Amino acid sequence: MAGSAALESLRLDGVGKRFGSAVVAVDELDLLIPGDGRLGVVGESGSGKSTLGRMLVGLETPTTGQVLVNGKPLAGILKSATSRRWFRRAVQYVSQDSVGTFEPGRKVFESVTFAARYLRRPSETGLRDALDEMLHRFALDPAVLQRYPGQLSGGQRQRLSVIRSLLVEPEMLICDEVTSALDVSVQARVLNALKQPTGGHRPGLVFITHGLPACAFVTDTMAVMHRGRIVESGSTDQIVENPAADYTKHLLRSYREMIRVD
Ligand SMILES: Nc1ncnc2c1ncn2[C@@H]1O[C@H](COP(=O)(O)OP(=O)(O)OP(=O)(O)O)[C@@H](O)[C@H]1O
Repeated sequence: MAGSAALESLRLDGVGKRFGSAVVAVDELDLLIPGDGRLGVVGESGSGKSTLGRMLVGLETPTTGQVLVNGKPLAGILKSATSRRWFRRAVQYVSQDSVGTFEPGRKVFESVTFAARYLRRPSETGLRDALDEMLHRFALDPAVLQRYPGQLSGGQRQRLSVIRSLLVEPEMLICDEVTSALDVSVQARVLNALKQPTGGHRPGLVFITHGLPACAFVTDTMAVMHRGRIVESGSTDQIVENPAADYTKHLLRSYREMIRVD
């Protein structure tokens, strides 16, 4: 893969993942994600969303099928240092586990800027300016940068994990439950920051969540997962307004019942 190639697509080709003989986390999925697509992956807990996200970036190896990047197997791309670096720069993944993202002994500033320094080699001033702008957009006090990860709240850690990936200026950002620890007003700021381009840069997005409203706000298309399968996919607006699958109807109904105020 040439170092300057653009990300055209990520594709799942019959991708499945079993854990042991009993658990089928993901069941032979086919899915095409254009490089500039904005896809939501929704479903209840245990439906296979995180496993899918981890396979998209090679953190989990499929038991069947393969992940293709611009039509080439991801497994091959990750074998060479040059193409692996290209891929890490093109596609950034923000894990559900924001604790594991930061090294306990390093100050936040170092951890948050490390990937961008390594993958993009920005100027010090450019990096600092981009970081300041993002801290503002994500409603974070710059003082958090001088702390150690153990001194952060869960919500601060979640936002800093997203900022860390955005500083790389990836072509695609894959976010796994990145707003679960945020109160509603901060959540709105983060969702706005994901929706609006920063400095003219708007990466493609895979937004994994059980929060349907958040998903509807930031994505154009949606895949609904149930027991490792995609039961419905298509335009986000269409699915939210007129769901076809029984499971999607059930998800939407449960959500509406949960937020109903009598
Ligand atoms: N490392 C693992 N070993 C064994 N089983 C696993 C492992 N990782 C995930 N699973 C199982 O695979 C299934 C799918 O898990 P996954 O984390 O992908 O679901 P999810 O939709 O992301 O759930 P949540 O919304 O709770 O994060 C679950 O039954 C889970 O228990």
